Amino acid sequence: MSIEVTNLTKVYGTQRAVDGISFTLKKGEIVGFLGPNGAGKSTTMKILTGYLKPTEGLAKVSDFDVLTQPMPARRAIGYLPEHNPLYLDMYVAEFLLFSGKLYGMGGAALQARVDEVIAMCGLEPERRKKIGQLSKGYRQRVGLAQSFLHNPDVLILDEPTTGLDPNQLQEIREVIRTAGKDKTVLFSTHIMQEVEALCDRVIIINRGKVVSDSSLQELRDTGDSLEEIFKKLTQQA
Ligand SMILES: Nc1ncnc2c1ncn2[C@@H]1O[C@H](COP(=O)(O)OP(=O)(O)OP(=O)(O)O)[C@@H](O)[C@H]1O
Repeated sequence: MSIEVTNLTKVYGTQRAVDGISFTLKKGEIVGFLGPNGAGKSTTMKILTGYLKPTEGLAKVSDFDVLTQPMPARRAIGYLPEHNPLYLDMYVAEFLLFSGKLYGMGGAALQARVDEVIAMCGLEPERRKKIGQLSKGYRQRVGLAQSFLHNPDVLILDEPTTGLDPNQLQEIREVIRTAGKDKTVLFSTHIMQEVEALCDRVIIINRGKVVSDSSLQELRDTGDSLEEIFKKLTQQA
């Protein structure tokens, strides 16, 4: 399995932000991770990427346990955090070279890979600018380029298109589709059209629990729109 989450729980003080969730992603799947604000999506993603320790349960990426085998697990993952910390004073290409070195890449292979991800992400016109000079959409592209620079098997993208204009949104979706061709992708979003456009499957969580895990086709077969299904499953009592 590319991603395996078993009975995962994260407790903050008295709050069970993630409450015993389980799901798996097979190699090559693109899965949308939906839930209202505060449902536990970012917390789950941070556990999968090794930034947070779970209170209970198991998280595996490419069959590596994120707790007991953190190094190979991290190498298998490309992660775009919700609030992506970029070095604003660095130039785009410089930043990507720097990021690649952190993954142990170097030399001509790294330079070639940086050129490749710059082209994939439509960053060519901006490559000589400082990140601080870029628009939000282009910064997001830099974050995406960084996430798959080391050619990981699994991409974990936390709200990759939030705050983008409709054109940027379309283009970033295209980047995710291209980058995700030979990868497993778990991404969170609040945009239902995005799920329709990109996903094979949708996992919906509410108050830390999985309330739906179905293929897009199964959801379509209910006759309800994704928005209606989401509302029904997540409306607070
Ligand atoms: N460091 C923390 N300390 C205490 N509570 C936290 C912490 N981080 C998250 N939480 C709480 O855990 C719950 C889940 O948060 P999380 O960020 O995982 O939700 P989310 O589904 O990603 O939400 P959003 O869609 O708003 O990004 C929220 O109630 C949040 O306030």
